[in-house]
Amino acid sequence: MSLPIIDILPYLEDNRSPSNEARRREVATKIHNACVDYGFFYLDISSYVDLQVPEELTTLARQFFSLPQEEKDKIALKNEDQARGYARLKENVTNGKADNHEGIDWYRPVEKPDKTKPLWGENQWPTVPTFREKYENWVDKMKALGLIVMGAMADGLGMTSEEREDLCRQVDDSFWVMRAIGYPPLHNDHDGFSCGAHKDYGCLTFLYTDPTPAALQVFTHNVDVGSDVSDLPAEQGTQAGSWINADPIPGCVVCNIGEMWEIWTNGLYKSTLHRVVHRSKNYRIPFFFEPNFNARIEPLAAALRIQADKPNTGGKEYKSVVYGDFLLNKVGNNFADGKGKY
Ligand SMILES: O=C(O)CCC(=O)C(=O)O
Ligand SMILES: [Fe+2]
Repeated sequence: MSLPIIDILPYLEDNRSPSNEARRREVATKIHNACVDYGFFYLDISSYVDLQVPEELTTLARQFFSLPQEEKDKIALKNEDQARGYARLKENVTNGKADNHEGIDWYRPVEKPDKTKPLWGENQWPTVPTFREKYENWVDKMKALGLIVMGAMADGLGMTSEEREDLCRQVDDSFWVMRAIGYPPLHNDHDGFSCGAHKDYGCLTFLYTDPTPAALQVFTHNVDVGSDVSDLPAEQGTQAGSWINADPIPGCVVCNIGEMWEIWTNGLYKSTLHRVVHRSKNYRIPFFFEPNFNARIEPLAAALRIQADKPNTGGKEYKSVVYGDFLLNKVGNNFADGKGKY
């Protein structure tokens, strides 16, 4: 068993012939099913980006993380709003344990930055030549991909064109996050993970990975997948299920949905727990396509229609949230008291 691979190509083609429509429907259905079953899938973007580009980003990340500690600390989180900038190895904590990674976070720039306000500071960039320009180009590319995938997801939920436009208006000024992560090798006696088990909190994550197998692991509920991850420490929690490896596939990003999609679909789509175990040195670049800061996220009529047709999928309605409030609660407060991002 492995996660489905979905090629976004039909949504990139201008030609809206009947055959393109049919292929779009197929993509939309596959994404819908993947979100119901796993909350994770591989998105084949080989016809969307030149794959050299994310490779260059990885090289730039490697150059930055190889600098002396005092150089890296020049763009430390504490210079800014505690969320934008460089976090040292083990500075971030998940489930009470230090994550074995260092990283840089950038967020959507804001008007009138004020670093005394959580999340409202300015991005900090390494001085490594071309770093900023190349990462900003990737941000633009991934933001556009986010809108394309949102369109496909609207189709997968059977939205009317009006509903689809409403949904797109909630993400058309995405409060995105870009992250570069450096993972040193995790030793067997390490207490914790490279990145502990967590759900992403926003909308869509596009993770560009190096080719290391068995690094990213995804929790699947009650599916007997026979995957052998038995040498790893047991995850806390009582949910029944298994951890499966989401190994990198050339030409694909790993895509997963965050907690906002769980609210939009009233629980029909799952934001899935995942964790990272890097036994060797690695660099990863996740891009988080998020709703607009002021977007009010509430169950979508299209998802409620689907649930009404399936007697055992309905039940209690999820509470609405304003994305920015939710994010401040997760990131702003957590950083201030040193608990980490998740
Ligand atoms: O590095 C990875 O494989 C995943 C990172 C991740 O889950 C995150 O940054 O939210
Ligand atoms: Fe994650």
